[in-house]
Amino acid sequence: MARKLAAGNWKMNGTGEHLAELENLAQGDLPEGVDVLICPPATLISRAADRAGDIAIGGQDCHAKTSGAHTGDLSADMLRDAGATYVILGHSERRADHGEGDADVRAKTEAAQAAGLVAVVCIGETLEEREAGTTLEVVGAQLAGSVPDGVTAENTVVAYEPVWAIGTGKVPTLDQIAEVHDALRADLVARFGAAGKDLPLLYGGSVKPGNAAEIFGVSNVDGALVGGASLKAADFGPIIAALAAS
Ligand SMILES: O=C[C@H](O)COP(=O)(O)O
Repeated sequence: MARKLAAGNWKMNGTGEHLAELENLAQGDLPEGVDVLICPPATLISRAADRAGDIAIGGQDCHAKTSGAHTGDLSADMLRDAGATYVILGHSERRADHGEGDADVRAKTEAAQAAGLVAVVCIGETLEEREAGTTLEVVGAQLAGSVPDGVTAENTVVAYEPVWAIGTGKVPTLDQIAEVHDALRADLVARFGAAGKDLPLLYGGSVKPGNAAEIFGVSNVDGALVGGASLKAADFGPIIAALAAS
């Protein structure tokens, strides 16, 4: 059975003072049986890691190379050195803003795993693809192209995030989430066997305290990748609690 993971992606939000929210979360009663991850902006990783207690800290992207002339980029080793143990890769905002494709995400995932980071590989369809009825085809191709061979349940997490649900308040129906997660799980098991069965599968896109419990009740949903609602401990705490109770 996959471990439960509540992951927060702060995206391009937060300066030093925002670490008070992380401290509030870390100093509260974190439930047993759930791993908690916060991915702040890279500028905060080191300071966040010092204050995170039992909460893991992650980056939001890394370069596929270990070093070199890549101005503005960070290697997986650098994230690890700063205190990260996870990194989000292939988020739809990276795919859209920086033209990242599945081959780029796969190379970054290999680099992250080589550096000892857990890769959170993101996939998801656009609204046009959903309306065209190609969701399963699209996410299946992204999964096949973005996740490298030989992954383990310990070094990889997959996050299904419908692009149209991110930051919009729109959420797929529970049946739609189940359909995609069941298909992804079947693909992962077919390709990776036991590792594919135990690898955490997260849902992401407008997860809030008010809808978390019903989403966590869906088959093959092992947690969430949360954007806006991870910025405040008062919102993320109840989501973590809902996951623990699921
Ligand atoms: O990485 C997180 C996702 O993009 C979800 O963001 P959201 O919870 O603000 O919709």
